[in-house]
Amino acid sequence: MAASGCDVDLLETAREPGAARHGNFINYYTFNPPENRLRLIPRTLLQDVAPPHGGEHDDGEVVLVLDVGCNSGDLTVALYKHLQVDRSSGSETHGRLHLLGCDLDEDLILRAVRSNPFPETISFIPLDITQDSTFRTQLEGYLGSFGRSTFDLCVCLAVTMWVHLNHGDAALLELLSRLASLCHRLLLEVQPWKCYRSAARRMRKLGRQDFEHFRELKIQGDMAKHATQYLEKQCGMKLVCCFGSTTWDRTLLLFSRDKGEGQRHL
Ligand SMILES: C[S@@+](CC[C@H](N)C(=O)[O-])C[C@H]1O[C@@H](n2cnc3c(N)ncnc32)[C@H](O)[C@@H]1O
Repeated sequence: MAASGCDVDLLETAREPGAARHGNFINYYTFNPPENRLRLIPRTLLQDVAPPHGGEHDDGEVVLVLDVGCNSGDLTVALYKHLQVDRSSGSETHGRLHLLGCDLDEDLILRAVRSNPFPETISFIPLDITQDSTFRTQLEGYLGSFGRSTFDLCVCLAVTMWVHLNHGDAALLELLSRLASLCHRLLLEVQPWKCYRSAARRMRKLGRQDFEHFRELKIQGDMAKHATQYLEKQCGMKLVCCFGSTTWDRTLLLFSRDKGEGQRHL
């Protein structure tokens, strides 16, 4: 595992370093196995995000989760298994949970589709979350097939830096707004600023073109704080819980769109 905790250090070992400009590493889970994040996420998380009875979709059946930037799907599948709550608790979600993973890299999605052990309940689609029209058509189509307009939970782990470096400040904020508009709960892992510097340094070392926006980024420093402030002030979300730090020293933050539900203990 890369000692610094920066995705970009994986570039050293990737076969095609230049091809990972969006964090689309082909061997990501060799270095950052799903367990690194899963051990921090409570198995009971879905009890908290499941549709409330008496609400818009009181079918008591389906829980919809979106995983943005799912890479080859290893964490998506592991998360699916992780969230199948123990039968003895009486709130087992098997068959109720439907998970959609998306990623801009079509080859990674192909790998995810081919190795998907639960094709009836987990789907993978190629999708660039920064492309407004395709993103809307695809996700609305998926939600519509369940008669829904939002996901119960959106998971976006280790993606923000890549959108920020490749598309700039406005795109980072747009991503956060978009995620917030898509779901009731958002589980977010942002890369710290030191990883941005590593990513830019690595590109230079490899003789590749700089990230187009790195030098002009105004949003820098404490990235988790910036994301939290923006989501709370501009997107009507509340930080509900911080699940602690990963082995790469990053926090997993859970936000809720529901007003008045902040600061619950999970
Ligand atoms: C470092 S990996 C993280 C994978 C996974 N979320 C995890 O934490 O295990 C970042 C992923 O985000 C994807 N990605 C980057 N920009 C994206 C975008 N605009 N739309 C969709 N996926 C994107 C990359 O292709 C890559 O697979």
